[in-house]
Amino acid sequence: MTIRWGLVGVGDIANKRVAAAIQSDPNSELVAVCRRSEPQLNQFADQFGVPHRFTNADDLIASPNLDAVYIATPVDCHCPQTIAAARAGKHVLVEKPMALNPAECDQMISACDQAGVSLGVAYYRRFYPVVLRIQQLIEAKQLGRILSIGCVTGNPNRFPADDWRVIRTRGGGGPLMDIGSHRLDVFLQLLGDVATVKANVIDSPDYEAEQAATLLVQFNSGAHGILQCYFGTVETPDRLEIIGTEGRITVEDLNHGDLMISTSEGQQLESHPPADNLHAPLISDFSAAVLEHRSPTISGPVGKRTNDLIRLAYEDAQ
Ligand SMILES: NC(=O)C1=CN([C@@H]2O[C@H](COP(=O)(O)OP(=O)(O)OC[C@H]3O[C@@H](n4cnc5c(N)ncnc54)[C@H](OP(=O)(O)O)[C@@H]3O)[C@@H](O)[C@H]2O)C=CC1
Ligand SMILES: O=C1CO[C@H](CO)[C@@H](O)[C@@H]1O
Repeated sequence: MTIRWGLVGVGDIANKRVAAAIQSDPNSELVAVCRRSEPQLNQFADQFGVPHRFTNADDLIASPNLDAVYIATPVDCHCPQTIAAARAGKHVLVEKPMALNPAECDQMISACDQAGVSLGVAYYRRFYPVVLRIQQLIEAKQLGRILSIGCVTGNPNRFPADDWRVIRTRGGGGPLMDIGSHRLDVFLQLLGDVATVKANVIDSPDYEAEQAATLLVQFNSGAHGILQCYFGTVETPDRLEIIGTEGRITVEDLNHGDLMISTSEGQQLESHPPADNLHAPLISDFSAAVLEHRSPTISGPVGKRTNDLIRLAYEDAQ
Protein backbone atom coordinates (compact mmCIF):
# COMPACT_ATOMS: atom_id res chain seq x y z
CA MET A 1 0.00 0.00 0.00
CA THR A 2 1.17 3.56 -0.68
CA ILE A 3 0.18 6.77 1.09
CA ARG A 4 -1.79 8.97 -1.32
CA TRP A 5 -0.88 12.57 -0.51
CA GLY A 6 -2.71 15.84 -1.08
CA LEU A 7 -0.52 18.93 -0.83
CA VAL A 8 -2.22 22.13 0.34
CA GLY A 9 -0.21 25.28 -0.40
CA VAL A 10 2.05 24.92 -3.41
CA GLY A 11 4.30 27.94 -2.97
CA ASP A 12 8.00 28.23 -2.32
CA ILE A 13 8.78 25.22 -0.14
CA ALA A 14 6.39 22.88 -1.95
CA ASN A 15 8.06 23.77 -5.22
CA LYS A 16 11.62 23.59 -3.88
CA ARG A 17 11.37 20.35 -1.96
CA VAL A 18 8.07 18.92 -0.70
CA ALA A 19 6.55 17.73 -3.98
CA ALA A 20 9.81 16.12 -5.09
CA ALA A 21 10.29 14.50 -1.67
CA ILE A 22 6.82 12.92 -1.81
CA GLN A 23 7.42 11.74 -5.37
CA SER A 24 10.78 10.19 -4.49
CA ASP A 25 9.48 8.21 -1.51
CA PRO A 26 8.63 4.58 -2.41
CA ASN A 27 5.71 4.55 0.07
CA SER A 28 4.18 7.81 -1.17
CA GLU A 29 2.30 9.18 -4.15
CA LEU A 30 1.38 12.82 -4.83
CA VAL A 31 -2.17 12.72 -6.16
CA ALA A 32 -3.64 16.18 -5.41
CA VAL A 33 -2.50 19.77 -4.98
CA CYS A 34 -4.22 22.97 -3.90
CA ARG A 35 -3.69 26.72 -4.01
CA ARG A 36 -6.19 29.52 -4.60
CA SER A 37 -4.54 31.01 -7.69
CA GLU A 38 -5.69 28.77 -10.55
CA PRO A 39 -3.01 29.65 -13.13
CA GLN A 40 -0.23 29.02 -10.61
CA LEU A 41 -1.97 25.84 -9.44
CA ASN A 42 -2.09 24.49 -12.97
CA GLN A 43 1.51 25.45 -13.61
CA PHE A 44 2.60 23.55 -10.48
CA ALA A 45 0.41 20.51 -11.19
CA ASP A 46 1.67 20.33 -14.78
CA GLN A 47 5.29 20.66 -13.66
CA PHE A 48 4.97 17.78 -11.19
CA GLY A 49 2.41 15.76 -13.16
CA VAL A 50 -0.24 15.81 -10.42
CA PRO A 51 -3.68 14.63 -11.60
CA HIS A 52 -6.08 16.28 -9.11
CA ARG A 53 -6.17 20.07 -8.63
CA PHE A 54 -8.15 22.18 -6.19
CA THR A 55 -8.45 25.92 -5.60
CA ASN A 56 -10.12 25.37 -2.24
CA ALA A 57 -8.41 23.49 0.61
CA ASP A 58 -11.72 22.12 1.95
CA ASP A 59 -12.40 20.43 -1.39
CA LEU A 60 -8.98 18.74 -1.44
CA ILE A 61 -9.39 17.69 2.18
CA ALA A 62 -12.84 16.18 1.47
CA SER A 63 -11.53 14.25 -1.53
CA PRO A 64 -12.10 10.49 -0.89
CA ASN A 65 -8.98 9.16 -2.60
CA LEU A 66 -6.43 10.61 -0.20
CA ASP A 67 -4.74 9.17 2.88
CA ALA A 68 -2.67 12.14 4.05
CA VAL A 69 -2.52 15.90 3.68
CA TYR A 70 0.71 17.90 3.67
CA ILE A 71 0.01 21.48 4.80
CA ALA A 72 2.49 24.00 3.35
CA THR A 73 0.44 27.16 3.68
CA PRO A 74 1.18 30.30 5.77
CA VAL A 75 1.16 29.62 9.52
CA ASP A 76 -2.33 31.04 10.20
CA CYS A 77 -3.80 28.31 7.94
CA HIS A 78 -2.08 25.42 9.75
CA CYS A 79 -4.58 24.97 12.59
CA PRO A 80 -7.88 25.22 10.67
CA GLN A 81 -6.59 23.06 7.81
CA THR A 82 -5.17 20.41 10.17
CA ILE A 83 -8.44 20.18 12.09
CA ALA A 84 -10.45 19.93 8.86
CA ALA A 85 -8.16 17.20 7.53
CA ALA A 86 -8.33 15.23 10.78
CA ARG A 87 -12.13 15.40 10.78
CA ALA A 88 -12.07 14.08 7.21
CA GLY A 89 -9.99 11.11 8.41
CA LYS A 90 -6.72 12.23 6.78
CA HIS A 91 -3.28 11.95 8.37
CA VAL A 92 -1.54 15.34 8.58
CA LEU A 93 2.03 16.47 8.13
CA VAL A 94 2.20 20.21 8.76
CA GLU A 95 4.98 22.68 8.01
CA LYS A 96 6.82 24.52 10.77
CA PRO A 97 6.17 26.41 12.95
CA MET A 98 3.28 24.12 13.85
CA ALA A 99 0.78 26.94 14.49
CA LEU A 100 0.44 30.56 15.60
CA ASN A 101 0.49 29.66 19.31
CA PRO A 102 0.39 26.72 21.77
CA ALA A 103 -3.41 26.86 22.11
CA GLU A 104 -3.77 26.16 18.38
CA CYS A 105 -1.25 23.31 18.68
CA ASP A 106 -3.40 21.76 21.42
CA GLN A 107 -6.48 21.95 19.21
CA MET A 108 -4.61 20.27 16.35
CA ILE A 109 -3.28 17.47 18.58
CA SER A 110 -6.68 16.86 20.07
CA ALA A 111 -8.45 16.82 16.66
CA CYS A 112 -5.96 14.26 15.31
CA ASP A 113 -6.16 12.13 18.47
CA GLN A 114 -9.95 12.12 18.35
CA ALA A 115 -9.96 11.16 14.67
CA GLY A 116 -7.30 8.48 15.18
CA VAL A 117 -5.01 9.99 12.53
CA SER A 118 -1.28 10.75 12.70
CA LEU A 119 0.05 14.27 13.10
CA GLY A 120 3.62 15.24 12.20
CA VAL A 121 5.50 18.54 12.08
CA ALA A 122 8.20 19.37 9.49
CA TYR A 123 11.21 19.95 11.73
CA TYR A 124 13.37 17.96 9.33
CA ARG A 125 16.68 18.98 10.95
CA ARG A 126 16.02 16.11 13.37
CA PHE A 127 17.03 13.77 10.54
CA TYR A 128 20.28 15.55 9.64
CA PRO A 129 23.14 13.04 10.02
CA VAL A 130 25.22 15.81 11.65
CA VAL A 131 22.54 16.42 14.29
CA LEU A 132 22.22 12.68 14.97
CA ARG A 133 26.01 12.42 15.29
CA ILE A 134 26.08 15.30 17.80
CA GLN A 135 23.27 13.62 19.75
CA GLN A 136 25.33 10.43 19.86
CA LEU A 137 28.45 12.31 21.05
CA ILE A 138 26.47 14.06 23.80
CA GLU A 139 24.79 10.84 24.94
CA ALA A 140 28.15 9.04 25.02
CA LYS A 141 29.45 11.91 27.24
CA GLN A 142 32.29 12.56 24.80
CA LEU A 143 32.01 16.27 25.60
CA GLY A 144 31.69 15.72 29.35
CA ARG A 145 28.90 17.71 31.03
CA ILE A 146 27.23 20.08 28.57
CA LEU A 147 27.39 23.72 29.64
CA SER A 148 25.92 25.49 26.64
CA ILE A 149 24.57 25.32 23.12
CA GLY A 150 24.51 28.35 20.84
CA CYS A 151 23.06 28.97 17.41
CA VAL A 152 23.13 32.01 15.12
CA THR A 153 20.86 32.16 12.10
CA GLY A 154 19.99 34.98 9.74
CA ASN A 155 17.87 35.30 6.65
CA PRO A 156 18.90 38.10 4.27
CA ASN A 157 15.34 38.63 3.00
CA ARG A 158 13.99 42.17 3.41
CA PHE A 159 10.33 41.26 3.64
CA PRO A 160 7.73 43.85 2.58
CA ALA A 161 5.28 44.83 5.33
CA ASP A 162 2.46 42.89 3.63
CA ASP A 163 4.36 39.55 3.58
CA TRP A 164 2.63 36.99 5.81
CA ARG A 165 5.99 36.16 7.47
CA VAL A 166 6.11 39.59 9.16
CA ILE A 167 2.44 39.97 10.07
CA ARG A 168 1.87 38.59 13.58
CA THR A 169 -1.67 37.33 12.93
CA ARG A 170 -0.43 35.43 9.84
CA GLY A 171 3.07 34.20 10.70
CA GLY A 172 2.88 34.39 14.50
CA GLY A 173 5.99 36.60 14.72
CA GLY A 174 9.16 37.35 12.78
CA PRO A 175 12.49 35.50 12.53
CA LEU A 176 11.96 33.74 15.86
CA MET A 177 8.87 31.97 14.52
CA ASP A 178 10.15 31.51 10.99
CA ILE A 179 13.78 30.46 11.34
CA GLY A 180 14.38 30.40 15.11
CA SER A 181 11.73 27.65 15.44
CA HIS A 182 13.91 25.16 13.53
CA ARG A 183 16.88 25.83 15.83
CA LEU A 184 14.86 25.65 19.05
CA ASP A 185 13.66 22.26 17.90
CA VAL A 186 17.30 21.19 17.48
CA PHE A 187 18.06 22.50 20.99
CA LEU A 188 15.23 20.32 22.37
CA GLN A 189 16.43 17.29 20.43
CA LEU A 190 20.02 17.61 21.61
CA LEU A 191 19.70 18.80 25.21
CA GLY A 192 16.18 17.82 26.25
CA ASP A 193 13.50 20.00 27.74
CA VAL A 194 13.81 23.60 28.81
CA ALA A 195 12.93 25.09 32.20
CA THR A 196 13.10 28.85 31.55
CA VAL A 197 13.27 31.24 28.60
CA LYS A 198 14.43 34.85 28.61
CA ALA A 199 14.40 36.99 25.48
CA ASN A 200 15.01 40.37 23.93
CA VAL A 201 13.73 41.44 20.54
CA ILE A 202 14.53 44.34 18.21
CA ASP A 203 11.51 45.81 16.45
CA SER A 204 11.68 46.32 12.71
CA PRO A 205 11.34 49.86 11.36
CA ASP A 206 9.58 48.40 8.31
CA TYR A 207 7.04 45.85 9.55
CA GLU A 208 4.99 44.66 12.48
CA ALA A 209 7.00 41.62 13.61
CA GLU A 210 10.42 41.72 15.27
CA GLN A 211 13.52 41.95 13.08
CA ALA A 212 15.82 40.21 15.56
CA ALA A 213 15.41 38.02 18.61
CA THR A 214 17.95 36.76 21.13
CA LEU A 215 16.95 34.02 23.57
CA LEU A 216 18.65 32.68 26.66
CA VAL A 217 17.16 29.36 27.67
CA GLN A 218 17.98 27.17 30.64
CA PHE A 219 17.59 23.45 30.09
CA ASN A 220 16.35 21.13 32.84
CA SER A 221 19.89 19.73 32.85
CA GLY A 222 21.21 23.16 33.90
CA ALA A 223 22.89 23.84 30.55
CA HIS A 224 22.35 27.17 28.81
CA GLY A 225 21.17 27.79 25.27
CA ILE A 226 21.62 31.00 23.30
CA LEU A 227 19.72 31.56 20.08
CA GLN A 228 20.18 34.61 17.86
CA CYS A 229 17.98 35.05 14.80
CA TYR A 230 17.63 37.85 12.30
CA PHE A 231 15.76 38.94 9.19
CA GLY A 232 17.27 41.39 6.72
CA THR A 233 20.97 40.94 7.33
CA VAL A 234 23.82 39.60 5.26
CA GLU A 235 23.59 35.85 4.63
CA THR A 236 24.33 34.23 8.00
CA PRO A 237 25.23 30.56 8.09
CA ASP A 238 23.39 28.21 10.38
CA ARG A 239 26.14 28.14 13.02
CA LEU A 240 25.97 25.82 16.03
CA GLU A 241 28.39 25.48 18.93
CA ILE A 242 28.17 23.19 21.92
CA ILE A 243 30.49 23.50 24.90
CA GLY A 244 31.06 20.74 27.42
CA THR A 245 33.51 20.24 30.25
CA GLU A 246 35.58 17.84 28.11
CA GLY A 247 35.14 19.21 24.60
CA ARG A 248 33.55 21.54 22.13
CA ILE A 249 31.63 20.95 18.91
CA THR A 250 31.48 23.57 16.19
CA VAL A 251 29.36 23.35 13.05
CA GLU A 252 29.86 26.33 10.74
CA ASP A 253 26.69 25.55 8.80
CA LEU A 254 24.28 22.81 9.86
CA ASN A 255 23.06 22.54 6.27
CA HIS A 256 26.51 21.42 5.13
CA GLY A 257 27.22 19.04 7.97
CA ASP A 258 30.93 19.60 8.66
CA LEU A 259 31.56 19.03 12.34
CA MET A 260 34.67 20.03 14.31
CA ILE A 261 35.22 18.23 17.60
CA SER A 262 37.81 19.86 19.89
CA THR A 263 39.06 18.11 23.01
CA SER A 264 42.25 18.22 25.06
CA GLU A 265 43.59 15.58 22.64
CA GLY A 266 43.23 17.87 19.62
CA GLN A 267 40.76 18.59 16.85
CA GLN A 268 38.88 16.21 14.60
CA LEU A 269 36.88 17.16 11.52
CA GLU A 270 33.97 14.96 10.46
CA SER A 271 31.63 15.39 7.53
CA HIS A 272 27.96 14.37 7.76
CA PRO A 273 26.14 16.04 4.86
CA PRO A 274 22.32 16.02 4.79
CA ALA A 275 20.14 14.35 2.14
CA ASP A 276 20.03 16.20 -1.20
CA ASN A 277 16.35 16.92 -0.58
CA LEU A 278 16.11 17.95 3.08
CA HIS A 279 12.42 17.01 3.25
CA ALA A 280 12.94 13.47 1.91
CA PRO A 281 13.75 11.76 5.25
CA LEU A 282 10.80 13.55 6.88
CA ILE A 283 8.31 12.30 4.28
CA SER A 284 9.77 8.78 4.36
CA ASP A 285 9.50 8.66 8.15
CA PHE A 286 5.91 9.92 8.14
CA SER A 287 4.67 7.55 5.45
CA ALA A 288 6.44 4.60 7.07
CA ALA A 289 4.97 5.58 10.45
CA VAL A 290 1.44 5.56 9.03
CA LEU A 291 1.98 2.19 7.36
CA GLU A 292 3.57 0.71 10.49
CA HIS A 293 0.89 2.18 12.82
CA ARG A 294 3.50 4.03 14.87
CA SER A 295 3.86 7.68 15.79
CA PRO A 296 5.93 9.81 13.39
CA THR A 297 9.32 10.83 14.80
CA ILE A 298 8.31 14.49 14.92
CA SER A 299 4.82 14.18 16.39
CA GLY A 300 2.37 16.95 17.28
CA PRO A 301 3.47 17.16 20.94
CA VAL A 302 7.13 17.32 19.83
CA GLY A 303 6.34 20.18 17.44
CA LYS A 304 4.21 21.98 19.99
CA ARG A 305 7.09 22.27 22.47
CA THR A 306 8.85 24.76 20.18
CA ASN A 307 5.69 26.87 20.05
CA ASP A 308 5.62 26.80 23.89
CA LEU A 309 9.18 28.15 24.08
CA ILE A 310 8.50 30.86 21.50
CA ARG A 311 5.42 31.95 23.43
CA LEU A 312 7.51 32.20 26.64
CA ALA A 313 10.15 34.21 24.74
CA TYR A 314 7.65 36.73 23.36
CA GLU A 315 6.05 37.10 26.80
CA ASP A 316 9.43 37.70 28.43
CA ALA A 317 10.49 40.19 25.74
CA GLN A 318 7.38 42.24 26.37
N1 LIG B 1 10.70 23.52 6.38
C1 LIG B 1 11.32 24.53 5.75
O1 LIG B 1 12.54 24.62 5.61
C2 LIG B 1 10.50 25.60 5.20
C3 LIG B 1 9.23 25.72 5.66
N2 LIG B 1 8.46 26.68 5.25
C4 LIG B 1 7.13 26.73 5.83
O2 LIG B 1 6.20 26.28 4.83
C5 LIG B 1 5.00 27.04 4.91
C6 LIG B 1 4.79 27.75 3.57
O3 LIG B 1 5.91 28.57 3.31
P1 LIG B 1 6.26 29.05 1.81
O4 LIG B 1 6.12 27.93 0.86
O5 LIG B 1 7.54 29.74 1.90
O6 LIG B 1 5.08 30.10 1.60
P2 LIG B 1 4.56 30.75 0.23
O7 LIG B 1 3.93 32.03 0.60
O8 LIG B 1 5.61 30.71 -0.81
O9 LIG B 1 3.44 29.71 -0.23
C7 LIG B 1 2.23 29.55 0.46
C8 LIG B 1 1.27 28.76 -0.41
O10 LIG B 1 0.04 28.58 0.29
C9 LIG B 1 -1.05 28.93 -0.59
N3 LIG B 1 -2.15 29.35 0.25
C10 LIG B 1 -2.22 30.44 1.03
N4 LIG B 1 -3.39 30.46 1.69
C11 LIG B 1 -4.07 29.35 1.29
C12 LIG B 1 -5.34 28.81 1.61
N5 LIG B 1 -6.17 29.41 2.48
N6 LIG B 1 -5.73 27.65 1.02
C13 LIG B 1 -4.91 27.04 0.14
N7 LIG B 1 -3.69 27.50 -0.19
C14 LIG B 1 -3.29 28.65 0.37
C15 LIG B 1 -0.46 30.01 -1.49
O11 LIG B 1 -1.10 30.12 -2.75
P3 LIG B 1 -2.41 31.02 -2.99
O12 LIG B 1 -2.13 32.37 -2.39
O13 LIG B 1 -2.55 31.01 -4.48
O14 LIG B 1 -3.51 30.31 -2.30
C16 LIG B 1 0.93 29.43 -1.72
O15 LIG B 1 0.88 28.44 -2.71
C17 LIG B 1 5.19 27.97 6.11
O16 LIG B 1 4.71 27.34 7.25
C18 LIG B 1 6.71 28.12 6.22
O17 LIG B 1 7.15 28.46 7.52
C19 LIG B 1 8.88 27.52 4.28
C20 LIG B 1 10.15 27.45 3.76
C21 LIG B 1 11.07 26.48 4.20
O1 LIG C 1 14.53 27.37 6.80
C1 LIG C 1 13.88 28.14 6.15
C2 LIG C 1 14.47 28.96 5.07
O2 LIG C 1 13.94 30.28 5.04
C3 LIG C 1 12.54 30.33 5.00
C4 LIG C 1 12.15 31.79 4.80
O3 LIG C 1 12.60 32.61 5.84
C5 LIG C 1 11.97 29.70 6.26
O4 LIG C 1 10.56 29.72 6.28
C6 LIG C 1 12.42 28.29 6.34
O5 LIG C 1 12.00 27.68 7.51
